[in-house]
Amino acid sequence: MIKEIKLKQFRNHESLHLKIQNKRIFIFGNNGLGKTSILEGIYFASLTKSHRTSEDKALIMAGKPYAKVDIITDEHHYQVVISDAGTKASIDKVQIPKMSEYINGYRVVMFSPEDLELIKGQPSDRRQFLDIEMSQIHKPYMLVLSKYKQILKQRNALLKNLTLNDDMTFFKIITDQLCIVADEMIEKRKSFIEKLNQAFKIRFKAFNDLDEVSVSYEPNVPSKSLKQVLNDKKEKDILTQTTSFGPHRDELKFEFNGQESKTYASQGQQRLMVISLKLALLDIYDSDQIETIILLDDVLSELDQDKQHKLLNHLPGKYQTFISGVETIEIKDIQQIHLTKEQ
Ligand SMILES: Nc1ncnc2c1ncn2[C@@H]1O[C@H](COP(=O)(O)OP(=O)(O)OP(=O)(O)O)[C@@H](O)[C@H]1O
Repeated sequence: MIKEIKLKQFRNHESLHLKIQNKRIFIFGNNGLGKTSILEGIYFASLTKSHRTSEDKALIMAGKPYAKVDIITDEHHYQVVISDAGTKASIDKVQIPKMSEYINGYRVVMFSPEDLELIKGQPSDRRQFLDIEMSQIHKPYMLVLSKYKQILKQRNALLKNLTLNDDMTFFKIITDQLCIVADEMIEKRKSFIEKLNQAFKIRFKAFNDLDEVSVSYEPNVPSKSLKQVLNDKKEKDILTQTTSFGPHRDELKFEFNGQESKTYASQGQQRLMVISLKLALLDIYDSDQIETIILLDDVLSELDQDKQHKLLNHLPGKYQTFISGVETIEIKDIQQIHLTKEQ
């Protein structure tokens, strides 16, 4: 359980120290006071990534040389420092040189309004979701993914200088390596999405038992057939100087009552789908022992009162949960933190 949060020169927080006493925490206050930034700090100290920017330096308070986040749980002290020298992370004051060995000391599951892009946005948004969540659950996936990206980059770099008359030996070796890793990735994605879909349907039913939702995997190329496809499309790849097929073009399909949810589900229904999806991740994470923290940013304001209550009542009680909102709420057993200008 998180016991203390310290933010220094992080976004608009010059110096903030919060002591946490409860498993449920509601942070409220007016717009722009830094509620999201607090959740972002918790997220960043888990993954060394922000959920809303890929520019770490955007997190440093304007005009300051560095930003620092300390998260103290009952077991460890996690610290990340962002500066011109990059991002450095430590656990219990011992610096961890490799980020892959730092991340996931505790795990975060976050809902933020930006997550609606999962339904409304581009295939790349959905692939990013898949990659982040799968890497959190399953370290071998993270390794396969980074290997795939590395070989893909190499293949694309080769394609930039290749003509149809060149010797293809090295290109073929790289393509074969890419296909081996791609097959592994496709299999892992397939089994993850099957599990996620089952949990997603159950979670959504808790909020809305009239409608049916589903998420399914649409691989760009089926498992074991990439080698054939890339061979058939070799000339196209050489002409366009890029790898046109493979898991980097996979898609995730969200359906609402059998229809495409992007165009068919209402705003509120889309929101509940994304929240259900996030909670479904918890059911998958549940099989291991890593402490999980739920972060729900500005989740209540978009839901009608009945759905707000259903959401709060169906949050799994065993995970520490941070919720942000504008107005105070009336529920029992929750630590309320009122952000004001003075903080
Ligand atoms: N690097 C930075 N330096 C200083 N201030 C920043 C920086 N990045 C963001 N801010 C400011 O921090 C403030 C807090 O933003 P944040 O999104 O955390 O607020 P919020 O309380 O969640 O707001 P809302 O209720 O509108 O969602 C904003 O006014 C923003 O302009």
